[in-house]
Amino acid sequence: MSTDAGEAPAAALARLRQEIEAVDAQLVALVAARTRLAADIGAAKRALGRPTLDPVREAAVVRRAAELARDAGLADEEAVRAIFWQLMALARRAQE
Ligand SMILES: O=C(O)C(=O)C[C@]1(C(=O)O)C=C[C@@H](O)C=C1
Repeated sequence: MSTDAGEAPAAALARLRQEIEAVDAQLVALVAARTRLAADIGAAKRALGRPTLDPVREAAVVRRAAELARDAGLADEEAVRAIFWQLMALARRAQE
């Protein structure tokens, strides 16, 4: 994961880029999984006669993500909040 003292800088860069690409692939798979769950939640809410849009829940989701970001040591909580607003925009489209 980190740079290895005996590794040539160019080799380290190539290896680290491979690692970041693997993480990116996982992130996209997780976004797809989250979006599928949101579609199922949308169907469950429709079956209950509830509106799919739930602003109170959205605020709670973003608040929790910011707390998790803080616990994970991420300095830019605001960026994590922005990512979650985008994830919920995707979710809302999947619920249409
Ligand atoms: O929890 C819900 O009720 C959802 O529909 C999921 C979700 C989300 O992406 O987290 C999506 C849309 C809603 O407005 C609130 C939250």
